[in-house]
Amino acid sequence: MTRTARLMDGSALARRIVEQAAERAADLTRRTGTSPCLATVLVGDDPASVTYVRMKRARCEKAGIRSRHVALPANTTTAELVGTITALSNDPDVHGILLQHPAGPHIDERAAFEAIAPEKDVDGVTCHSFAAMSFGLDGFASCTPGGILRLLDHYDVDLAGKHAVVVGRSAILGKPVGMLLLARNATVTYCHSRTTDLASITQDADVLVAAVGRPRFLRGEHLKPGAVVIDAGSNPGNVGDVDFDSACTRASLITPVPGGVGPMTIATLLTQTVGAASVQMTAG
Ligand SMILES: Nc1nc2c(c(=O)[nH]1)N[C@@H](CN(C=O)c1ccc(C(=O)N[C@@H](CCC(=O)O)C(=O)O)cc1)CN2
Repeated sequence: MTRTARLMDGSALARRIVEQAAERAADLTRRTGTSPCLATVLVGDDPASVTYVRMKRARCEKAGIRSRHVALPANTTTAELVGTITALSNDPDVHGILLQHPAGPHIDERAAFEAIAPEKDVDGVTCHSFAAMSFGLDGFASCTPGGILRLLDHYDVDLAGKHAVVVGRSAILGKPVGMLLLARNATVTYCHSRTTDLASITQDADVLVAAVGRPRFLRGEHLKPGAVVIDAGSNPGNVGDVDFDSACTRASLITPVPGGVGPMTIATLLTQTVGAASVQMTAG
């Protein structure tokens, strides 16, 4: 089988976006004497989550953004977590808050996310941010969906009138990416674990977003020839939700894993942190 797909290089685009965030952070620091600060909150020691938080903090440091890390034990209660996040929401030295997902099966994650003040929700996980994004109002996009749209724009993918199929319906990825695609006048179909005859739907997708959290779940035979394929999966071993080799024989454009959507998630987080800091530090 011949490979026809062109790669969407998220790493390269993310590097440029992070450079721009770094320039804005430096300018803000010069003007105010204080650098932007992101608080990262991690519950437990899930290895993937530890890695992602470490990556986020390392990129912040490179970009001149301070990070304040709060590591909580795995047996932290929802009330304790809400208390920690509320304190960060009320701390004027913190401009953005990130609660790493998943916070643990015993945690009411929605309650924890909602403790993030809307102006500090740089990860775009609160109901406020979701509603603002869905209505096209000012607010922070959920980071992975925001990064995906930026990648599609960079590669000049025209979404108007296209059939976009989102496989997955999670609160921080599937649902919000569908709303962003809809805002660009795509016709959006959500598929999930109860969808019957998945292939008949994905085979009609001009743009396919894979956000199922199952390694190599979508294969070449699921695709319409010429489809744009966004693999938002990040399964153990750096494996996406799309079977890359078979998908490449049908797709026109495709994001690799690693090097596609993941770096764009972090770049969006940094951009939004600097944006939040700018508003908070220069207000009044
Ligand atoms: N509060 C949040 N939690 C989670 C989010 C999120 O956006 N907010 N997303 C995912 C995981 N995630 C960020 O947290 C994430 C996953 C993967 C990458 C990434 O850059 N991956 C690299 C490869 C990793 C490596 O080099 O080891 C890549 O794809 O190139 C970034 C962020 C779940 N939780």
